[in-house]
Amino acid sequence: MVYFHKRSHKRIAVAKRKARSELKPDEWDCLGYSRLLNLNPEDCLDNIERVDASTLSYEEFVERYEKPLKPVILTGLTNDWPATSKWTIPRLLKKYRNQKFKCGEDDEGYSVKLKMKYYIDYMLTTQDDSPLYIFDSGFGDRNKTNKLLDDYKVPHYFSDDLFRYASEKRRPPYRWMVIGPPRSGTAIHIDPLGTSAWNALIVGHKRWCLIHPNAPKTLVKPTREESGKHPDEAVNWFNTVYHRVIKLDWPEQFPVVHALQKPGDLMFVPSGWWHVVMNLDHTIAVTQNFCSLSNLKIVWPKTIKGRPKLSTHWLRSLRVNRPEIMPIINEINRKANWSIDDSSSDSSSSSSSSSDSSDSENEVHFPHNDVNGSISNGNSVSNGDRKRKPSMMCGIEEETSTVDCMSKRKKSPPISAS
Ligand SMILES: O=C(O)CCC(=O)C(=O)O
Ligand SMILES: [Fe+2]
Repeated sequence: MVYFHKRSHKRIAVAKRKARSELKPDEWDCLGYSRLLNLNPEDCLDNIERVDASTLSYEEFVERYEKPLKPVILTGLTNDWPATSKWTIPRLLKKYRNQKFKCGEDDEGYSVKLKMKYYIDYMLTTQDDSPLYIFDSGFGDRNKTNKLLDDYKVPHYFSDDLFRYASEKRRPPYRWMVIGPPRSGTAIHIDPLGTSAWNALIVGHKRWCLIHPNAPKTLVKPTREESGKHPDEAVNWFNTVYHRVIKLDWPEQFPVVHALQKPGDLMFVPSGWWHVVMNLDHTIAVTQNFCSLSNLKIVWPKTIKGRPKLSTHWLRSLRVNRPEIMPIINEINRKANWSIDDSSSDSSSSSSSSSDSSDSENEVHFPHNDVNGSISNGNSVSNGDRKRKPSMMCGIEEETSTVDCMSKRKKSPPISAS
């Protein structure tokens, strides 16, 4: 491969070795998918509901889609975003050429990053079967890249994100800049902690498949025989499980939603839905996960179980800043027999002044005979301790087996080894 920048070859080889240590250099393109796969957008199934956002009020969105957990594509929301003109490959290359973006994770869970100029060299030329994918949750926190935040605006449907009451430092990663070539994508997963997500596509086309939350993991994941060289990659899913999903004998109690997402389309992924995404061409997108009034009943128990320290800190802040939602939380705690000792009052009750060291004394108390008792020790499951290696934490992902942990390169905290 001849690249434009003289160091591209070396840098890309190192990133590939770190991000997929199981693949030898010649195994990246040995399946010939760049020649064999049909990525024609016209050939994609599409049965998702689409709504022009200018005709949909916040209340209608909540009643029709958010509460019933119904996937939908909202159109017209990105029209006035600066991103629609600024997020092109040439302009991102010019403005961020020497900035590093995360395009994978190594076996220890550390970020694998490439400068934009090397990644774009790679992206424009790669024949890899399942290429490296920029999936960067730190772009808004780094001095040289946080201007990207000015290029889009969180749509009003999603702006009441209750996780904002946990401090910026402690809340789980929640926004990602996503850039990739054809065949790159995200393996099948459920988003972490019961959060819902929106995904706005600025450039290119994404093919989606979403499967009802009740579908068991064994049915939606590739079997051992289907796993092949890329067991946990979107390309493999569309070559294997997808064919099962579209057959007539697929159980009708697990509805499947197919979608072709076009530039300007915003996908709403409701809490709990399985989803898998493959890029059909060069794509540039931004995605955010959130906890809203509608999914709080799902997010709160999962946060208590998966991130007990965070839940205590978050609760303290919610109590002060959103007292009206406390009855919802109290009711969940009461039914589950959880008592939460957040008695040590500190300055963390407002989202801007929280302290990171304060909640070590605070614990979520599970009853001894509760099935969840085994995870009542914050240390054993807290994936919120950012001093530990990210691989131990799995980002903001679920640690239980009932809800799936995403592919290792996604959703991990913005910790970089470099
Ligand atoms: O655009 C994609 O690759 C999908 C992203 C996704 O599912 C996620 O961020 O959870
Ligand atoms: Fe997702």
